[in-house]
Amino acid sequence: MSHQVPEDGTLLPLMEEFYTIQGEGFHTGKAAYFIRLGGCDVGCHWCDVKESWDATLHPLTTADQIIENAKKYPAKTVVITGGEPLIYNLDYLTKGLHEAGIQTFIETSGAYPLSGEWDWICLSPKKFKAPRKDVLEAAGELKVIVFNKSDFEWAEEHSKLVNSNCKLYLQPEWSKYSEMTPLIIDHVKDNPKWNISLQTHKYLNIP
Ligand SMILES: C[S@@+](CC[C@H](N)C(=O)[O-])C[C@H]1O[C@@H](n2cnc3c(N)ncnc32)[C@H](O)[C@@H]1O
Ligand SMILES: Nc1nc2[nH]cc(C(=O)O)c2c(=O)[nH]1
Ligand code: SF4
Ligand SMILES: [Mg+2]
Repeated sequence: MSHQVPEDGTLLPLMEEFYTIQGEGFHTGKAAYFIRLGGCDVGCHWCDVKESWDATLHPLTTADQIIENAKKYPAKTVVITGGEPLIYNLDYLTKGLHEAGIQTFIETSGAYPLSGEWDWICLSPKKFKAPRKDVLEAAGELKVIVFNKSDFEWAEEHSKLVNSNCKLYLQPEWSKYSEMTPLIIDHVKDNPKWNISLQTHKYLNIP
């Protein structure tokens, strides 16, 4: 049923890798090499990469190979995403990327223990599987997806759990964009500690 993924992080289920522009959050607009690892059990019903959930569909790939691939691109930044990348031990991969002079950014729900050496942590917590304290405290950015009105109160509660320097973002759930975006705009105007984040890559038609 499942891959035997070694706990030392030397082999990881790789769904896809692509060189693109970070579309969301604090680093929006910056070129980066995306590494998407398979496997997630958080179960967001609106997830835009459900194909990532079953780790066994994605080939086990050596972290060394992933690092070699990342080195080929001009931007010395990778974004490790998924699936839920923190299911895996990311110490070996991120150490190797750092040794190659590459900055390491992660997109995570925070539902698994923090591993890896990070230059930036984007935490997007979910109602379906609570974020852990270690990730809440280490996050550089809190990015809450707004699917309905109740998510504003939930976002406010989570803003109290992150460190005081953490950047705060509200991002409309893609299928609810036209309903939620006007509410996000009002919320940000009334509560300027928040910023709006849009999935700009979807408008640009890039990966
Ligand atoms: C696909 S997730 C993978 C990383 C990790 N599992 C997580 O959820 O943070 C990457 C980012 O896309 C966001 N996202 C996923 N589906 C979305 C949707 N339908 N609308 C807006 N954002 C979405 C997630 O909240 C997360 O910030
Ligand atoms: N361009 C682009 N930016 C992104 N930022 C976070 C993404 C993700 O799926 O984790 C993503 C993605 O899939 N594409
Ligand atoms: S945690 Fe991330 S990958 Fe997993 S279902 Fe939610 S949005 Fe999708
Ligand atoms: Mg995406």
